[in-house]
Amino acid sequence: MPIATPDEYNAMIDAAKAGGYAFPAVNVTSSQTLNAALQGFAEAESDGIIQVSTGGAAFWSGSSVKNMVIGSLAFAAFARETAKGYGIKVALHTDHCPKDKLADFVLPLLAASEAEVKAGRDPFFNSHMWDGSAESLEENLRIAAELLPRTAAAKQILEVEIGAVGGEEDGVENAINEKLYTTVEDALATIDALGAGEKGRYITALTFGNVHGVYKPGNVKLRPEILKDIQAQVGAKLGKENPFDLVFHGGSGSSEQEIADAVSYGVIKMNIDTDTQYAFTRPVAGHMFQNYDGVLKVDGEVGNKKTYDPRVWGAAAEKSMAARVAEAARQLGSAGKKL
Ligand SMILES: O=C(CO)COP(=O)(O)O
Ligand SMILES: O=C[C@H](O)COP(=O)(O)O
Ligand SMILES: [Zn+2]
Ligand SMILES: [Zn+2]
Repeated sequence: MPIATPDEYNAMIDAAKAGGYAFPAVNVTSSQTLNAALQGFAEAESDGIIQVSTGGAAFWSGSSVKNMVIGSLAFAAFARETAKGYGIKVALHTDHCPKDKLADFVLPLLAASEAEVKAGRDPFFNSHMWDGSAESLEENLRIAAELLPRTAAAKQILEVEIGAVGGEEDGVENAINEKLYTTVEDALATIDALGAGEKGRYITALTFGNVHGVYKPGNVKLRPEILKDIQAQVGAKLGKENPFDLVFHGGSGSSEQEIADAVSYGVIKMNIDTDTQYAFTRPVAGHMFQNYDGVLKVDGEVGNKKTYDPRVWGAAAEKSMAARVAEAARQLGSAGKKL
């Protein structure tokens, strides 16, 4: 099956951790961006992770519907079928879910997967993210500790965010503030609250200056070395090397060195969205400008159907986004890594 089973997802993450590589986790918002991501993983001969944000899930349900549960389940169903054509395996994930969206996103999806597992089937999603970064650490960990036994029982993995990712998604005032850098104390509190795997598997976005989106050089100061320090100090306390399986948010615009450093400190999943959105759209813009008189009906002219057929510019968009995904797989070291 092209969608990772729970055991296969665990095996993917374990292999990445042991092998010193990470998987791109690509945000998708449509059948075309989903196929583009799958094409990119196939080109790189890489397994991968495909995810929907709250906004992306709503968009999947139709821009006039905006229902995150309908959109998420539609995405998962479509992915289960279309992934059969690519020869790689992907895990399905839901991205940042803040407290005010739990009731309309992660909780109903979790309940739907609990019913699937009770019926002897795999969960709809391999993992869900709870994003408590806007809450106090205590509240963040309290809710995470409530969710963890449920995701574990549903054969899923929980992603948590300890610290905060900057950028428009978290509404940070500026790209650099102290919340963007997780402390050892916060990491230790996470282990106290969630255990080290014995209460259920979780992956952790410890933040090291991460910012969603792409900014001019100098605005974002990634400090992946704090991951090394946290892994060392918490690992020493637990007697376990690199105790956290880490998630790198805000992957777009990151340098190869920053990515390599973060992966060497235990990152197994890097989220990428802004760069892939641009990669998808850039050829569409070119197509429209180059075929101005074909895509527009001007002065009674009927235009040229072969230029405004969505499959024409859509194929170019998919190809371009696929190339960006394949590049991410190569940068992260997952290229050539398939179960
Ligand atoms: O972190 C992300 C999704 O959760 C993606 O961030 P970018 O848009 O910066 O790649
Ligand atoms: O986490 C942020 C991702 O980039 C998704 O954001 P989005 O709401 O634009 O899809
Ligand atoms: Zn966040
Ligand atoms: Zn993110």
